[in-house]
Amino acid sequence: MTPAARLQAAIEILDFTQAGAPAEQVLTNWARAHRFAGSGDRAAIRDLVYDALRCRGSFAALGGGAGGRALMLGALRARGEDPAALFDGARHAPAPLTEAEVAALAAPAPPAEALARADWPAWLLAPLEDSLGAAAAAAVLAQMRARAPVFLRVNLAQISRTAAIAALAAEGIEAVPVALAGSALEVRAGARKIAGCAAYRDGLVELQDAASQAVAETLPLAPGARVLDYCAGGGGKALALAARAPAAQISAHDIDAGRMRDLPERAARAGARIKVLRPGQPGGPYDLVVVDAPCSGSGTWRRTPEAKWRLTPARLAELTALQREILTAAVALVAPGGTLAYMTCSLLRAENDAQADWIAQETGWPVVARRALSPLEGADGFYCAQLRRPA
Ligand SMILES: C[S@@+](CC[C@H](N)C(=O)[O-])C[C@H]1O[C@@H](n2cnc3c(N)ncnc32)[C@H](O)[C@@H]1O
Repeated sequence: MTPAARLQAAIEILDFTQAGAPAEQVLTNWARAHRFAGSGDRAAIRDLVYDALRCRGSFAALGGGAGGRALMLGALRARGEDPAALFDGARHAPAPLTEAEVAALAAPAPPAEALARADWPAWLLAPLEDSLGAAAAAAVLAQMRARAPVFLRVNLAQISRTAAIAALAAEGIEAVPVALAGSALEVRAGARKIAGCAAYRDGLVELQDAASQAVAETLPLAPGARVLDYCAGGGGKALALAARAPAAQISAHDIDAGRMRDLPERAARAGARIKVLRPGQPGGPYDLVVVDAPCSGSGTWRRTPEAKWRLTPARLAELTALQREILTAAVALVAPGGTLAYMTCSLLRAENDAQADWIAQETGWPVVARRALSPLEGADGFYCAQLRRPA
């Protein structure tokens, strides 16, 4: 497909997403209906769509509207390209620019800071600034307009980082160590080959953000420790902990058993022993209880841009109430002298420090460690507070 034809495809897909359809579903339907498009075309179109969803506010401001056409015009303008060169009406290309579009594109562009603010939900600007401070919030807003890097976690129980880099390189995947976490690699080239590569199939590497890895590395984990991943989902934290301490007794629990469906297979691949518990039957007590709570996901919105536009104040209030409910249940599972690790992938104080302080007040347990990572550290936003139950 020509670059202009890819643009036209992205326009059509964005028009569906703007009408409320989930992007993944629309992309899949589009690919089914356009079998001639190769994997390179599909990946390029997907990037155009996701960039536009992430930068929806600024592209709309630059392109003069909220529809797929205006978003693509805004995208080209943001990249300093001349839209008229691709909107030329050639076969499969977008129709030529209208007079109104030419006028919109000639209007002065808003300043860079205003564009970055337009790409964050307006109602959440003040909470973000309250949480991070005005200067850091401005830097984070700018950073979050770009695509997120792809990170791998090296299964250090099976292979060293250096050997993993060599194994990946042999399959055409270029990865480099990341300072943030001892197990983390950043993929610089060949990311689309990961799911099919031997190192992944053999459980030597897993996809996991470097901030999650950094936090998992700081949790107290004595050999033989009893550990519960209470909100395990796909089991990312349980697997990271198992790689760190193969002798630990790690259990995974989630209210939704379906979320843990792939965990036995992932654990087998990694050579890890993880006991999958039934929902509502978390057992206990445990030396370490990890609560990776449901949250806004605001630290990961570079990867899931639709989520930022979907979040509402009412949903955020529901989430903070749920976090307290989960924390209250988790407290009862911690052994005397044990640790409760509360974590979210949020940047917002209401979901982070405010919740840790609340449960510390409720229990009288001291907060012994806190870590708040933002995309300025290079990975997703991630938060963790550790509370120690008195012996
Ligand atoms: C942020 S996700 C967990 C991600 C996972 N730890 C990982 O690393 O892949 C939050 C999880 O909490 C689960 N959850 C929601 N309410 C819960 C509850 N009351 N008790 C236990 N788990 C719950 C959700 O089903 C979801 O899988």
